[in-house]
Amino acid sequence: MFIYAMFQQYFPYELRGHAHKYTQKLVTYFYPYIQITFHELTGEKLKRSDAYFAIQNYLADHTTATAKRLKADVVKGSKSLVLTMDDHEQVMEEFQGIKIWWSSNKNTPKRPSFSFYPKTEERRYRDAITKSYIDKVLKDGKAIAVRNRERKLYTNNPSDSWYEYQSTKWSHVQFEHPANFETLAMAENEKEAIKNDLIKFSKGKEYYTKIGKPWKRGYLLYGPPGTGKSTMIAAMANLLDYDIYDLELTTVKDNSELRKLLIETTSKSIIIIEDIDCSIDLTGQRRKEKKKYESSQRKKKKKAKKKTTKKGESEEEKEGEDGNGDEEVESEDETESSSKVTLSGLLNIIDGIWSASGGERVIIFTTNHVEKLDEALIRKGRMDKHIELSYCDFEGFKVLAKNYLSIETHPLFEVVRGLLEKTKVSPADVAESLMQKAVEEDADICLNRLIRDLESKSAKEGEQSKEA
Ligand SMILES: Nc1ncnc2c1ncn2[C@@H]1O[C@H](COP(=O)(O)OP(=O)(O)OP(=O)(O)O)[C@@H](O)[C@H]1O
Ligand SMILES: [Mg+2]
Repeated sequence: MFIYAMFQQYFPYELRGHAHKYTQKLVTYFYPYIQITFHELTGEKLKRSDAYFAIQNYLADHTTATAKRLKADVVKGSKSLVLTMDDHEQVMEEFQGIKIWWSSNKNTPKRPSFSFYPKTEERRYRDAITKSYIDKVLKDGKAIAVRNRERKLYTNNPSDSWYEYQSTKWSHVQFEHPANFETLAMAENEKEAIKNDLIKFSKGKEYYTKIGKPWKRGYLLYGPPGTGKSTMIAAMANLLDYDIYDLELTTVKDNSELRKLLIETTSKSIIIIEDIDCSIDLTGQRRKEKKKYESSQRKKKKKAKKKTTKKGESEEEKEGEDGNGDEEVESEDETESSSKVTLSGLLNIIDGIWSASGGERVIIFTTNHVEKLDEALIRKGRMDKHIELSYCDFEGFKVLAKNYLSIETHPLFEVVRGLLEKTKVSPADVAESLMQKAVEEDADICLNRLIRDLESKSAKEGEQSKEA
């Protein structure tokens, strides 16, 4: 299968109108056309050609309105049906005053695929096509393919039994999360700032090349449970049209496996490590030291005990010693079998890896306890932006009320405002109270339920602070 583009080399003006009338015939019999052919499969191994794919997408997007016979294709990895022209169908496009006919065909045409006319005027035509036009088609086609592609959520969780036989440790499902920034409860100006930051990043290829930095950006999302960290990540992926790699660090064996996993990630993706404080032993070194110290203390004690008892070892003591010995071996085994990914390993890989693989990647860490994190992990340059997601305030509540109840004002809003000012409640909890539990529940019922929930929460908090 191949697609070919044909265009006029040079035509005296009077002939052009004429030519248009008899397009079909002319294309077939008239020589002053240049034809460029793009084959579907290229190379020795007959890989699918990127150019072919890009052109297919471009044509599907630009020309389906004019082509009469269309063919519906389910293109692998694309979320919608792609309509392309049927075999032998031709579509025409004009570029800088030059007419171009596109056609796809199963058989290689007998016409020569390139003719050469060195006259200046003709050169201008040819350059316009081979340089500007084809470039534009390929670029647009790629962008359209990105827009149409089905996005994926990758995980490295070894839950499938066939997992070990796979060459890659990532497995994926289609990523379809409805989250977006509009429905996210958060201060409007902060949302705008984050959105702008992301868009600037995604368009910043030249900028990153210029400053000599790998094209990546790191975000740290922190805040209490249920404040929208995971939701925001999904919204980010939807905004940028990126894939998501959900990296479960606790199942990664060691640093080299981590490196391999990260090298395998594709461009245009968000790599997330949720609850970073729980998934990596941030104090690994110190804990080991402590263990060594404790075990040496135990040994010392034992020796001292031996000295105080009789010289000849009794059966009991022997057993006890063996038992202790076993215990130590066991605890050492335990530390060895758990993940050996170290903080410094993670940092090195994050810093180094991208320069090798290029392409745009966003890394996101989330945590409920920002204060626990090692300074090295979150310093500027590694995590470029720290975003705090916090308890629900009135502004956030209004977004949720609009999402869940489709209302922008209500007499009860003022009561809610008062309660939110004195209670710490997560957007997840507010959302839960606001959600319609039955069809007959209207805004009044939902808001009253929220007020009740907030009041009881505030009363509980009051009691707790009294006790303390
Ligand atoms: N800021 C928010 N805006 C809109 N909905 C929210 C927000 N925060 C939470 N929610 C709702 O609450 C649910 C849980 O939120 P989410 O999973 O994003 O919280 P989280 O911050 O990731 O919590 P955790 O720290 O426990 O992982 C979401 O499905 C969403 O419906
Ligand atoms: Mg979460």
